[in-house]
Amino acid sequence: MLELRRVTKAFAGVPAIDAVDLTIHDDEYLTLLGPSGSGKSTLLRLIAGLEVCDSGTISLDGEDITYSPTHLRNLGFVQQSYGLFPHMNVFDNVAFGLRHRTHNPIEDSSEVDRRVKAMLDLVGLSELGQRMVGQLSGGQKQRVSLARTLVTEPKVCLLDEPLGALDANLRERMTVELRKIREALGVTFMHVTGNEDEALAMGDRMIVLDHGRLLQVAPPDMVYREPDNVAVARFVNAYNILEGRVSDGAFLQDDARLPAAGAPDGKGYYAIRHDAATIHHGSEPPEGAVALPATFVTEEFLGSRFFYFLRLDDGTVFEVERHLSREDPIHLEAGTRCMVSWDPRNALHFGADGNRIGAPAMKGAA
Ligand SMILES: Nc1ncnc2c1ncn2[C@@H]1O[C@H](COP(=O)(O)OP(=O)(O)OP(=O)(O)O)[C@@H](O)[C@H]1O
Repeated sequence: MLELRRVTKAFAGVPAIDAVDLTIHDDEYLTLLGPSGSGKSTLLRLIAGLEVCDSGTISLDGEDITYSPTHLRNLGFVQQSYGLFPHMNVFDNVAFGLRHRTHNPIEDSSEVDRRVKAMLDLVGLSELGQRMVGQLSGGQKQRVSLARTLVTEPKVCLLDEPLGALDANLRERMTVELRKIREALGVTFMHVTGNEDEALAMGDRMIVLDHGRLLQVAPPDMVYREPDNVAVARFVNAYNILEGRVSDGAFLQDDARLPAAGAPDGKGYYAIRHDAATIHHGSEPPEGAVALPATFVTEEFLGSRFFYFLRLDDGTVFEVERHLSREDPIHLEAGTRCMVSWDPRNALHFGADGNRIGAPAMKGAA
């Protein structure tokens, strides 16, 4: 178990990581999502020992490693740039990690041979052991980099944007493979990404970071359905977020009063998921639904889904996502007036501080 307590790191007086509490369990896949500059790489580098905390502690299985040198931490670090030796072939790149690891380096060449081959097999590179790394594709280099780290049997493997350099197809394949590799080895993965789909798809738990602070640590479906903070709702990129005021249990949107029982008076945010809203053109919104007038802008077709983009009368862009399996697509001319509606029970309310009304207090150490 890896534990961070009040870990803080500032650069030139500006906090990059701010009093972070986090417990990472054995044998789990954690994804770390945050916008550029939120402190994702800094957090990994602090855990890896490539940066030193200003304050706070980091421990691994009860041992304080806050100030331990990187090579004594028994952690693996897979960087986006791969960090491979270009003058070595694939086999030797992976063997290097094994021969030179700090804990129990392996010198017996038949044992090195056996372990490297098993690892190349696991990452799907058994045919390419003799290939020089300069002759590999991006995805293959990424696998070598992963194999070279995993062969050292780290307790926790830190991955900094491991799929960042791959094209969309390969990214999708590697998403599945990374999970399989992790499960086969039972090692903990902490995977940093700026891509919300990747974070949602891969992690057993997901950490959302912003301005060096943890906004939410929860299973991906919880983060998606019940974001604790309006910033989290923005990062998962699945919500229409209206910004305005609450008065007497209603969120004021232009001339409309949207039910917001329980939300305190004052500034607030109202969020409804793209897939929880419906467009009406020539039909009436169902009884009990919240409905607002809108102007159709454009549509985007994504295989099994349609995204419709509209504009509310105050200028807010409003997105509606529909699945072809559930209904036929609608085709409207740009500029067509219509209504958007949703069940008010599906709406989320956030206070002036951005926190969701009714959300539990942040439990980073959970
Ligand atoms: N060595 C450094 N010296 C000064 N400032 C730094 C240093 N490393 C990071 N920072 C600053 O700390 C903040 C967090 O940076 P970090 O690289 O951790 O963010 P990130 O979330 O990984 O971003 P990205 O997704 O763009 O890689 C940023 O404001 C960055 O400019």
